[in-house]
Amino acid sequence: MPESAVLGTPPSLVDTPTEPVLSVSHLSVTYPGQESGSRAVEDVSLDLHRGEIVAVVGESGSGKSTLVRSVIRLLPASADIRGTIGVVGRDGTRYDDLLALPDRTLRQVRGKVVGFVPQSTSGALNPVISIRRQFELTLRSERMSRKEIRERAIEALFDAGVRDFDLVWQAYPHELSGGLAQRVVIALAICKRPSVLLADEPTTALDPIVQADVLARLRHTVMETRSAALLITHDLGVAARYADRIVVMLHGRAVESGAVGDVVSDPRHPYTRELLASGMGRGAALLGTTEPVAGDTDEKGADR
Ligand SMILES: Nc1ncnc2c1ncn2[C@@H]1O[C@H](COP(=O)(O)OP(=O)(O)OP(=O)(O)O)[C@@H](O)[C@H]1O
Ligand code: NI
Repeated sequence: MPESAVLGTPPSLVDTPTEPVLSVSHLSVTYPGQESGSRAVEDVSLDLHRGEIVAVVGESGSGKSTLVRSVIRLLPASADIRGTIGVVGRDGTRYDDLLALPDRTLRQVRGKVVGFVPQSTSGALNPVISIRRQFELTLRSERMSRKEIRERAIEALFDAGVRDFDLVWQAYPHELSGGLAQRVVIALAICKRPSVLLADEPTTALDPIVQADVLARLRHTVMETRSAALLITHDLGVAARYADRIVVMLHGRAVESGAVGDVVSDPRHPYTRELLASGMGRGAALLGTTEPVAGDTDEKGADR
């Protein structure tokens, strides 16, 4: 790979170079007490294009969550954020500097332009509100009728792999299994049809079969709707299987990035090699020579 293909440059194989839907440029985040050299995120740049999934991989504490939470400014007020983050909505509306947006505009961007699946699902669903009500609240700003909201929810839940709509619609979060609750969280994140989906370890708590189904569906949805996703994971195998490109983070820095096949078959950074050699990378190494599985998303999923 040429030097220029390190970060932020679209892979040369992309047919038409399109404007990125998410563009993170020289992002640095410092929490109180952190010093230069030990920042949570240190000068990270990355681009995300329509129809692709970029995985951000790295060990615990490497800054993955801080990176994605910066995009929608869900960080503690004490965090110092530097850099530029731009997004483009489905209707072409550009927000060139999310970090400078007034709160009111930012609220419109959240959900509508950028969907977010948080790392901890336990806090993602309000326990005292039915699933139906969570969708109504999420879609409140869309000027939709109850019937339209229901139809949109059916669609989003279907995309997230929920087959038995009636089972979840009137339910409360505690009545759902972990897998089903996570599918609801994803459905809520995509129901406003955002152009960018940020998924922070969306399947870590799920058993492997449900995890595979949820991620395959996520990939299918991104491809079909021509949206784009930043998939945070500590699992290089997951990244290799479901993403198009990989960004490897270490101590807040993006130390390597490239197409899945390149990173896995020819890792440049010693840390990436370490990841590949470790248990969690073994699956990735096996997958490295194959294309990401875009097609295997049609299997019928059970509502787990
Ligand atoms: N609210 C906070 N206040 C202070 N420091 C924080 C805060 N959140 C994260 N950090 C620190 O910032 C660094 C990056 O944390 P972050 O949660 O972004 O990593 P991560 O890669 O998402 O880790 P994990 O895989 O465990 O979720 C860590 O050193 C962490 O301790
Ligand atoms: Ni995290």
